[in-house]
Amino acid sequence: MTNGECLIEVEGLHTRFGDHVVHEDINLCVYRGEVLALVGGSGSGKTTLMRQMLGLEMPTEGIIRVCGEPLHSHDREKLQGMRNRCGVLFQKGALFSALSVFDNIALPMRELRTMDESMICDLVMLKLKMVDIAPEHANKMPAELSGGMIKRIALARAIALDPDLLFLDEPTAGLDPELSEGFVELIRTMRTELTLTIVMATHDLDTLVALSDRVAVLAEQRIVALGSLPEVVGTNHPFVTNFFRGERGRKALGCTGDEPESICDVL
Ligand SMILES: Nc1ncnc2c1ncn2[C@@H]1O[C@H](COP(=O)(O)OP(=O)(O)OP(=O)(O)O)[C@@H](O)[C@H]1O
Repeated sequence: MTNGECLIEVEGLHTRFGDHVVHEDINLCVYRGEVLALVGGSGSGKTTLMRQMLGLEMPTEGIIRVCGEPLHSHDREKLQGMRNRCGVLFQKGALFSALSVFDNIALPMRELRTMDESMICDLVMLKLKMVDIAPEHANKMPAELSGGMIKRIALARAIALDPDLLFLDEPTAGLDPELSEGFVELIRTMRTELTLTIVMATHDLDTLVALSDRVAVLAEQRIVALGSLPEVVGTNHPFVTNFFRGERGRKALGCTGDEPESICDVL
C-alpha cells in the first residue's frame, strides 16, 4: 500500500498561540498511499497540524516538507499548485450555503481557470456519481439537503481536482451510525479508486478502525504513540488507555473474548 516515501514530512514542529503551547517538537512522516489518523483530546492540535500541512498556517518553529520541498518557503504560485493537489473536508463549513450543489463542486474547477463550462459540467456530474448522489440534486441548495448528503457532496468537492492527498477533519461527526458506516465505505472506495494518501482527525473509534493504516496520538503537546493500531493500543499512555480500552474499544476492535493472542488481550 505504501512505498516508504514520505509524502509529508514534519520535522521539529512547535506551535504557540501567545503563551499557549499547542505542539512541542512534533516529528512525523505521512507515507504515500497510507491513511494516517490523528487522534487526541479536544484542543490537542489535530486541526492546526492539518492546516499547517496544507500551508494554511505557519508553525512557530520547524519544517513541513511536501514531496521533499519545504512548504513554507514556497512562493504563492507554488503553494497554490500544491494546494490544488490536496482535497480537504473540514468539520465546519463543509459547503458554501449560498451556492448550489453544482456550484459548490464546480468552484475549485472554476478557480483553476483552465477548464471550459462544458468540461466542468461533465466533471461535476461525474463527481456526484462517484459519491452516489443522483443528478437531480445538482441544483439544490445546501439547506435543502440532509447531513449525510452534505458530507457526500463536500467529499465530491474535496476530490474535484483529483487530489493525491486528502485531509479529513472528523469525517463522520454528526452522522448516525448507519450513515457513518456508509460514508466510511465511500471514503474507502475513493481511496482505492484515486490512490489517495489520507490524513484524518477523528474521535470516532469505528471510523478509525475501518480506515486507518497508522495512528498518531497527540497528547501533552507531543506525539505520544505512533504506529499501527495494535502497536498504538499496546502503548501505556493514559490517553491511549482511556481512548481505546474498555467496552467501547473492545466493541470497535471487534473483540469477542475468543481471540487467541490478539490486540484484544491488552484491552
Ligand atoms: N488561530 C488561533 N489562535 C489562537 N488559538 C488557536 C488558534 N487556532 C487554534 N488555537 C488553539 O489551539 C488549540 C488546538 O486547536 P485545534 O483546533 O487544532 O485542536 P483539535 O485537536 O483539532 O481540537 P478538536 O478535537 O476540538 O477539534 C486549541 O486550544 C485552540 O483554541
